[in-house]
Order: sequence, then structure tokens, then C-alpha cells
Amino acid sequence: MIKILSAQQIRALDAYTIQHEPISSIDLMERACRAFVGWFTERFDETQKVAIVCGTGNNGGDGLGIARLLKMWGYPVSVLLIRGGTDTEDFKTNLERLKGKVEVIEIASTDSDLFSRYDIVIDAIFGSGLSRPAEGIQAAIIQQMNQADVIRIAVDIPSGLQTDKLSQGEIFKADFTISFQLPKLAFFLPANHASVGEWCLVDIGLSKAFIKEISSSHFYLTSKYIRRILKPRSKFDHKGTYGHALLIAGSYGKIGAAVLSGRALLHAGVGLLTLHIPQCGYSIVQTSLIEAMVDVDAHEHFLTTLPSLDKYTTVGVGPGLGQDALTIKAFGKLLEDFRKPMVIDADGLNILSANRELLRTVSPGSILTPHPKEFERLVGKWSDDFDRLEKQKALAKQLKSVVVLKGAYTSIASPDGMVYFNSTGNPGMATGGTGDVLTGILTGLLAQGYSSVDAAVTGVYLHGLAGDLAAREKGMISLIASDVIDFLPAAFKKAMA
Ligand SMILES: NC(=O)C1=CN([C@@H]2O[C@H](COP(=O)(O)OP(=O)(O)OC[C@H]3O[C@@H](n4cnc5c(N)ncnc54)[C@H](OP(=O)(O)O)[C@@H]3O)[C@@H](O)[C@H]2O)[C@@H](O)CC1
Ligand SMILES: Nc1ncnc2c1ncn2[C@@H]1O[C@H](COP(=O)(O)OP(=O)(O)O)[C@@H](O)[C@H]1O
Ligand SMILES: [K+]
Repeated sequence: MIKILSAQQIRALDAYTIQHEPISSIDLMERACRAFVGWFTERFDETQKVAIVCGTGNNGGDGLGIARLLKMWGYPVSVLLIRGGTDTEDFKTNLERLKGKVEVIEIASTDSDLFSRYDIVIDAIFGSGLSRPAEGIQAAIIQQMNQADVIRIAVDIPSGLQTDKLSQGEIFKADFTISFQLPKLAFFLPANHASVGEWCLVDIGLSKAFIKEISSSHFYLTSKYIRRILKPRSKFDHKGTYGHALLIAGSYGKIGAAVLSGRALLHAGVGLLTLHIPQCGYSIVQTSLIEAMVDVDAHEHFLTTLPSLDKYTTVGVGPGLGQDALTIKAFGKLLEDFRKPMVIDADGLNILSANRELLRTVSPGSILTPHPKEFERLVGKWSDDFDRLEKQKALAKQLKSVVVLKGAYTSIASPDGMVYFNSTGNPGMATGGTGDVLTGILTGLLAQGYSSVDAAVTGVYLHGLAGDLAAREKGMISLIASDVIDFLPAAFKKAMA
């Protein structure tokens, strides 16, 4: 798991590394420059004309160091320098080291067309030290960089983008952001995608001991972390070891949702599965999920009654359920009677939004899996992505449950205030039914005895990984929800290897 640190914590990490490695600040900067250049030279050849736009802080210092190294590699490089603010010591040293090697053009206005003769523009105006919105000359130059027909690359973080709070003013729109060692919270928020582009981390050897000790409430999931959670099977295990899940899903016209969730649940390793479905779904489910048992509702078309709940380890409820008045009543009774953690999705969430008194009865430790629209119905409109994140944390705390907000970087908020951002998944999964698949996986993991947070984190990761493996074979456009299930076994194998 990778910790996501605040701008202030990153500054402390830099300072700690300098003091305790020990390494001089300028040598650490040189390491950062080399790491950036390592990434750059693997992708672009020496025919590319490069402009590096530098401020006068340490991000600008990085830019100057990068210019010197790229020149040594044989790239045609110019530095465009924007004065203003106090020059940092390392900036001054790197400017001195550049003398006679690379052309440095000081820019004080944007009257002329600055970038048309370049192929690539590297942004080193502001890094994590941005203290206020970019304005004046910096803002005008960022705007010109954004309009130029070039490949845009940001050093550490796009200029104008705040590391851990709401950004305003002009922001560099990177195609690539090469970030030092740790990702920034801003990278995971939908509104920043146009600024951050594709991001990657380069290791600059910041203190691992410090990172280990420092507390953070935001994390980025890694395969290593998931590997540690997943439990291998043991010789004398039997189906009773892996729980009996009850899946309550489907209504007339939406029995497919129950089948998708049920199939995913089985492949997620549950011991036994019973589906509770309306009568119209009986033959469909019995034929398509021969490993599952079926319990049939009193109603032909939707949920109105509940089976006896005693024998079930956990319940997954919501996909394709509909919101008939009788369904709402049965759902309310389910929440009242089943007091163990369960997974609530789709119409289960919509019923909660429309019948808010039911929120009080959500069993602690449950997992709620809204997509953004369902989340808005639950918590109301948010002013920006940071507000959305706060609302997600607040709901998790209020319900003492895990709130999984689905999207490109699905975020998983635990009741104790932690947020985990998923690292797997792709836009090929933006297709009907993939959410139902996730519900099945999460219910399957809960049934097997994983804690709610472990089940949520692992399930979301595996769901995205299965989607990635499926996309590799099928392509993103043709990918459908069933493909995600088909690749779930491969995802488990890969995650446990
Ligand atoms: N050893 C290390 O620490 C390492 C650091 N590294 C690199 O350092 C970067 C952080 O550097 P940094 O802290 O110097 O801040 P940086 O982002 O360059 O900007 C600060 C300057 O900009 C100014 N300023 C801010 N906002 C402004 C605005 N809107 N408009 C105008 N001015 C504004 C601000 O002025 P002030 O707020 O003080 O008035 C100050 O002068 C980090 O992202 C990474 O690239 C790596 O080399 C690894 C080793
Ligand atoms: N661009 C994307 N990148 C990664 N994952 C995505 C993307 N778009 C959708 N997904 C994933 O696909 C699933 C969609 O769920 P949902 O919207 O509930 O679909 P449905 O209701 O049709 O089943 C979520 O797990 C989400 O994270
Ligand atoms: K930058």
C-alpha cells in the first residue's frame, strides 16, 4: 500500500531524508532530475525539440537540472525562465551549473508565440510548494503552454495544481505527470484528470523509514498489500469454511443482474450460494447458475418476502431489485432482521436514499457500493471533489460501514476515517452490469470471513484486475460484464502468486 501524503508531509519527508540519509539538498534534487530523465529518455528520442519552463523554487531547480542532463543526452533543449518570488539555493546552484551549456531565455511577457518551435514542453514552474493560485505572467504562460501543439510533461505535479486541496486559477494540462516517489491526492480526483494526464511515479530514494512511521489517512492500493490479505485454502477446509451467502437481486426484466452477481459470487470463492429471486427468474437462474440454490419469492415479478435468514453468513442485496412499495417493505425488514455485515448496492441504495429512516438500521460493518449518481442520492450534491471525499468519509462514519464510491479510482472509505484508492480497472468496465459483478465479489469475500474493510479493498482490487486482464484480451470497447467474471479466476491467481 502506498501512503498518500499532504504537501506539508512531503516537505517534511524531503527534509528528513536530507538530514538522516544524509544527503545534501542539491544531491537529492540531482537524484530527482536523473529519475525524471530516466523516464524521459526511454520514451522520446533526441530529435525532439524540448522547452523546459522553470520557476525559481525547487521545482524550477529540478527543471534546470533536467535541462542540463537532457543536453548531455543530446536533446536540443531550451530553458524558459519565469522570474518572481525568491530563488531557492538549489535553484541558484542549478542555474550556475547550466551556464554556457543550455540557452536560458527569461520570459517576462507572453506577447510572442513561445512554444511553436518545440515538440515537447516540460513544466517546472511550480511543484508541491504552490501556495496560491497561479496568476499574472505565470498564469498567462501556463495558458500558452496549454494551447500549444506539443506534448506536455509535468515535473512532480502540474503547475497550478494543489497537492491536497481545491485548486483554482490556471493549471497546466499535462499529457504525462512524472511524480517523485509518492502520488498526490489530487491525482485521484475526477476534476483533475485533464491536468494530470497519465501519471507515473519515479523513485528518488526518499526515506522509507520516515514514510513507514508517518501517519496518513489516504492510501493507494498495491498488489503486495492485496497479496497479504488473501488467505490460501488449507487441506481440511470444506464448503462450510467459506460461508453461505444469500443474494437478493433481480426483478422482471432485470434477472440478468442477479445472474451476474451470482456468478461473480461463486467465482469469488463462496462455500454455498442461495439466490432469493421473484418467480419469473426461477428457470433462468436455475439454468445459468447450476451451482447455486434458489429460493423463490411469493411474487411473480419482484421482491416482497424474505426467506428465513438464520443460516446465512452474509447477504448481498440490491442489483436489479426495483423499488416497488412491497420491495421497500421487504428490504426494510431485511435490514431489521439481519444484523451481520452485508453488501448493499444499486436499488438497495436508492431505497435507502428515498427512505432515510432506514439508514439507522444498516448493520454496522456493511459495505455500500454507490456509483456517483447513487452516492448523490444518498448524500446530496457536493461542491467539489474534496467535498465529495469528505461526504464519503462522513457517511462511512455515520453508518459505521464501508462506503465504496465507484469510478476510475474507486475510493473505499472505512468507518475509522481511512480512504483507499484503487489502482486497477479501466474504462472498458464502463458498461452495464460490472457493478453487479462487484457486488457479487464483495459478498463472496464477506461470506468467507474477511473483515468488511479487507473484503472491500480486496474485492474492488480484484474486480479491476479482472477487468484489466479481460481488456488485454478483448479490448476495452467490446468488454462486457460477463468478461470480468470470466477473468476473475485469473485475477485471483495473479493476486495470490
Ligand atoms: N529537497 C527537496 O525539497 C526536493 C524538492 N523537489 C522539488 O521541489 C518542489 C517543491 O519545491 P518548493 O518547495 O521550492 O516549491 P515550488 O513548487 O518550486 O514553488 C515555490 C515557489 O513558488 C512560489 N509560489 C508558489 N505559488 C505561487 C504562485 N501562485 N504564484 C507565484 N509564485 C508562487 C513560492 O513563493 P512563496 O509562496 O514563498 O511566496 C516559491 O517561491 C517539488 O515539487 C519537487 O519538484 C525535488 O527536487 C526533490 C527534492
Ligand atoms: N473509467 C473506469 N475506470 C475504471 N473502472 C471503471 C470505469 N468506469 C466504470 N468502472 C467500474 O465499473 C463498475 C461500474 O459499476 P456501476 O456503475 O454500478 O455499473 P452497473 O450498475 O451497470 O452494474 C464500477 O466498479 C466502476 O469502478
Ligand atoms: K510542475
